Amino acid sequence: MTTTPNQEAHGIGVYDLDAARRAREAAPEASESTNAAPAIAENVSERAQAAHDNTDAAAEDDTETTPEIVDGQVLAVRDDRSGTVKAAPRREILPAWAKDRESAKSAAAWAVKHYGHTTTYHGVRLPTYYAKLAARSPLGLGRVMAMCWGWIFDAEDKENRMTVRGNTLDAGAYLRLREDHRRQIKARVFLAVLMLLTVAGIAAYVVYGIDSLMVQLGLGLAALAGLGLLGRNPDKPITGRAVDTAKEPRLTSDLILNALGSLGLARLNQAMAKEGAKAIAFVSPIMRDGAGFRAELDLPPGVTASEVIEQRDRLASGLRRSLGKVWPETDPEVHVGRLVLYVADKSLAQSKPAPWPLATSGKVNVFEPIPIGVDQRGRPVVVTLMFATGLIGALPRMGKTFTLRLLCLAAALDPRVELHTYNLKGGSDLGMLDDVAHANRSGDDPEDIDYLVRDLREGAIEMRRRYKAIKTLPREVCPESKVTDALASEKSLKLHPIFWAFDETQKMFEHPTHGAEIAEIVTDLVKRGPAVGIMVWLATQRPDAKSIPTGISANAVLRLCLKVMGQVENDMVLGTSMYKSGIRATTFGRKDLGIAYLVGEGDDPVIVRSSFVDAPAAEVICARARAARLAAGRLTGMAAGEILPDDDTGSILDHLLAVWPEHDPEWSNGKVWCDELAARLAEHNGSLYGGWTGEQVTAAVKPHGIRTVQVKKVIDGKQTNKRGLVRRDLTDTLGHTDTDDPDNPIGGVLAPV
Ligand SMILES: Nc1ncnc2c1ncn2[C@@H]1O[C@H](COP(=O)(O)OP(=O)(O)OP(=O)(O)O)[C@@H](O)[C@H]1O
Repeated sequence: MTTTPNQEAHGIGVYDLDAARRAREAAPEASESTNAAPAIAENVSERAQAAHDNTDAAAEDDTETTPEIVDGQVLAVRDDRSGTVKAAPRREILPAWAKDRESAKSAAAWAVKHYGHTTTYHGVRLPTYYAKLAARSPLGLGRVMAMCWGWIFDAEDKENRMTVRGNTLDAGAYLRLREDHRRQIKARVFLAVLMLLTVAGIAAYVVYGIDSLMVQLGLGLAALAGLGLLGRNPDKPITGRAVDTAKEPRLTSDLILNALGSLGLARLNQAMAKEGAKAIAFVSPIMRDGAGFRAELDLPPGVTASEVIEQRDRLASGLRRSLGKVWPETDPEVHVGRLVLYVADKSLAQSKPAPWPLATSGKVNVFEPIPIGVDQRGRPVVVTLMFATGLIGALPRMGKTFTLRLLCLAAALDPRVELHTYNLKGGSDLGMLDDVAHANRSGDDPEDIDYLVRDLREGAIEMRRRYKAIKTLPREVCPESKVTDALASEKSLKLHPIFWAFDETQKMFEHPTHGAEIAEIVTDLVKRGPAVGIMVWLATQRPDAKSIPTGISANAVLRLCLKVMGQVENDMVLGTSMYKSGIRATTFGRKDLGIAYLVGEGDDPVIVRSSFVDAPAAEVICARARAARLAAGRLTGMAAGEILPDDDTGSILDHLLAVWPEHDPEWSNGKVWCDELAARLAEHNGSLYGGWTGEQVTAAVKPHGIRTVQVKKVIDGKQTNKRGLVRRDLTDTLGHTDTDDPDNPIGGVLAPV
């Protein structure tokens, strides 16, 4: 098969090499155009080079329209010149710092700092520099005099004159040459004397004509400095270096190429050995971006950016910089061989954490992106809490709890959000949330787990209630069957967002008694909760299937991974194949506190250094959030004093006795229907038992060994039978004796619930 002219014109087609060879043998003098394609087909390496050449260069090169064909097979379809240009990614019109406030601020700060430092450095050394110049002024004067001498006697032309004198036999010509030279010297001597007299006149004027000693001194010093400059020795510079560039060489393309060459990547090294610097194409010049420099380059075919990312430490060594300053990234939108290399002025861990924009003022809307920190270039990084479940994973002491707390604080600043926060590690890291949380608990003691289970059960009921409530809403109010910003703000609908946060989740999911139930409820909340405004965030040290059941991790949209040790943990938190794609939280150092990969917010993973908000600052934020909640009438649960979780260690039996007086006027035989008890519990403690049914009461008392009995009651003259409980069973189980004490008419042991 041969290419048609049309195909060739478009660089598309299948070329029959055998036919071409036959034709070439038959007509060796055939036109070049006939042989062009086979020649290219035989030179694979040339084509490979062309394939990764700079896009612009390719666009400018007309010969690039040659078809890419090898032995009758289409290897690639290359469009013509205009197609290449069309497909080429367009460079940003404005540099990053001109479009982003944070980048501009950081670039301006760098410029002010750099040039300020340089100016000050040289400023304080001015006297030394001057002394050095003054010392060199005699040499400068000597050089001026030698220059004048050479000019007067035309020393430069001496060699030519000698050559002419030696070669000419014409005495007349020689005499003319001598005469010209003599006349030239005479004229120059005259001019030199004139110049000397002018200089002497100026000097006399300065000494005798100017009154001010300061001006005289200034002019004298300037003349001395001028002579000193002329007497400089290039090997001994007068000024020193304000910036120690010996330690950190300038980021040049050569430096990057050398660093890449030192990674030990076989394919890359082969390509570089064969093609030299051309093996790697810089797609744009190295440019200033935020607080560092950015380079974008195409690696040789077959080499991926992930391979370079994997060798980040070696790359940093090659660039002569600390690990925290070197941030290679992929640009999967272009191709996997595109490497975006960001080299920061300061390592991320060393640079001051960016203050949290919401630390002192501002409200949050959880339906909108919320700032949580900055990336390595100093640009803000945001997360949108609504409709998402999030995972945080890391080695111990890398900043999980701080990051989770930051998200809790953000949620707290939206007064509509009902917070349920559990720090199963124990301690007071989340203690300040008592002020705002509907439920906040620390620890993993039996009563803590018990409390968590009850809260989760209630959460599950609330989720079901929400789905029912949404079903009843008219289409125009709730078109997508999900909670909207407007619906969440409508108090009467009770569809406000609910934010669940769990730290050290392994403690709850691995609990011997309640682990399965907790996992089941949390999985349900994660899967069905987002649409009805339920958000769940989980943090763990051990991101394996036991710490975070796969049903949960598979449905987590947002993932934050601080330093982890290996690929398994990395992919467990960030998602399958992330490690392979070069998104590796394993490359963070032990000093990279609060630095994480964030996946799920935008199209691409980003590195974020979360804002540092310590406990006192968090307390101030909680106080602000509490005030906003009070003003909006949104303080509920524990924060509103409705339940005292840390004091209330009572079980369902205690709570039943609390709502069941010994001498119940309506239920005189000491037996009450479970339906009735459920209604009393809900009325007394809506946050724990709201929406409970008789069956749930039955199920809740069962683990305590209490069974229901048939209870008769006459209502409107009609006898009705239902399942109920016997009060005596509860008191016996709890080991309480009932009392007739009139001050304790309900005879319960715990009041109020
Ligand atoms: N964004 C941050 N910037 C700077 N330092 C931070 C940041 N976040 C956390 N840290 C520091 O890291 C330390 C550990 O943080 P944190 O308690 O959140 O870690 P953790 O991973 O939850 O630890 P553990 O595994 O013990 O629960 C804190 O004492 C804090 O000083």
